[in-house]
Amino acid sequence: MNSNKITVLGAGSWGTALSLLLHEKGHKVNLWMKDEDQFQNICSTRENPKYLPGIAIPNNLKLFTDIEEAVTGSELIVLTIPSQAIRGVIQNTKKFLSSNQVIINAAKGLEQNSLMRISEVVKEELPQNPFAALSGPSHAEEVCKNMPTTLAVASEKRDIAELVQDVFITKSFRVYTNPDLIGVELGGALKNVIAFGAGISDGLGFGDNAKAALMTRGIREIARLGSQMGANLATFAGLTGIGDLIVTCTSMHSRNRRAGILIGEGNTIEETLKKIGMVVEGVSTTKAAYKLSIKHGIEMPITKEIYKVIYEGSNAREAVTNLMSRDRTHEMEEIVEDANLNW
Ligand SMILES: NC(=O)C1=CN([C@@H]2O[C@H](COP(=O)(O)OP(=O)(O)OC[C@H]3O[C@@H](n4cnc5c(N)ncnc54)[C@H](O)[C@@H]3O)[C@@H](O)[C@H]2O)C=CC1
Ligand SMILES: O=C(CO)COP(=O)(O)O
Repeated sequence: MNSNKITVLGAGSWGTALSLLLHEKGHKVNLWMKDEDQFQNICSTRENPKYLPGIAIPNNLKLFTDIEEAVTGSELIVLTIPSQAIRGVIQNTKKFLSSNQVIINAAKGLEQNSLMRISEVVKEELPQNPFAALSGPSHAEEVCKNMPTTLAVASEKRDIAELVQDVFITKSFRVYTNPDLIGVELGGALKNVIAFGAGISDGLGFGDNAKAALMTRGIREIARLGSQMGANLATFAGLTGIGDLIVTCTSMHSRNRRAGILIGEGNTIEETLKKIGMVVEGVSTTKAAYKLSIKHGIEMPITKEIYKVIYEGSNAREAVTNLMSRDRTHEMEEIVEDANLNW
């Protein structure tokens, strides 16, 4: 196996889990974090107690707060910081980067103000660098214990997707390639909105029927918007679409689902985010998705209700009533209509 020099930017739960995976695979890994206190804490305990407690971080996995030192000489740079922070971190880092370093985004969101996918943000800041997106049903808490996990890596360039596949794949971390960058990015970002809704449903005390409805109707609105934005519909039936939607809507590891549960139980959005204490991408993505649905003229009823709950203070129980009392419609006609979308 080739050993690569890799820098992971962001030492939250995902950055830590991916660093451990790459380190165990024999790569030389630099893990960068912006927070000096977190750095001191990890250096002294060789654990990341806030984000991934109980998991040992080996001494030869190198930790950095100096971003120039962290990225210099690495062949691949992995982004595991929250989506809204990515542009700023790249802007501060780009003077230290060279154009042959491969940028791999593992964050799942959209830039809230520009409505851009992360590949578009990276392309604007680093137009020369090869880019890939790594996504799929993969909670850090399981990946760091080597539990079986499957993902997809998407790139406009097949050789880059295959390089990233080679770099990450292990016996417990199976990586597929997919050429549909738009679909992979949108599936990963938009599933967080529906998972937030699934959490609300749980928090309100509803059951498995409601969850199944949210997942099924949710993937349809994700796929419709995605297709309108240039994705291949088939991607939404794969790991980064329905696969990630299932894990995020059903797992207690999911920060988005747990945040939704707190909202359903009556907490405000501020109380909820404070209690979770980690990034809840679905909050900013709900706003971006709602704006995109208007921009592209796509009806996204679940997203719209979640937007109203988060941003307009609507009552969560009323949101459910609104969804259940929509005009009657015909499932088969919708399926036929979808089949004529962008395959
Ligand atoms: N946790 C997971 O299981 C998975 C997370 N992801 C995605 O990875 C991304 C990161 O998620 P988590 O690791 O869960 O988040 P987290 O909340 O655990 O950690 C985020 C990290 O980013 C750092 N950070 C925040 N703002 C920053 C800034 N402005 N500059 C530099 N660093 C900053 C924080 O200090 C923290 O170390 C998200 O987009 C998430 O959707 C994707 C797959 C799995
Ligand atoms: O994307 C994830 C799992 O695939 C993580 O989801 P959460 O951010 O909701 O924890």
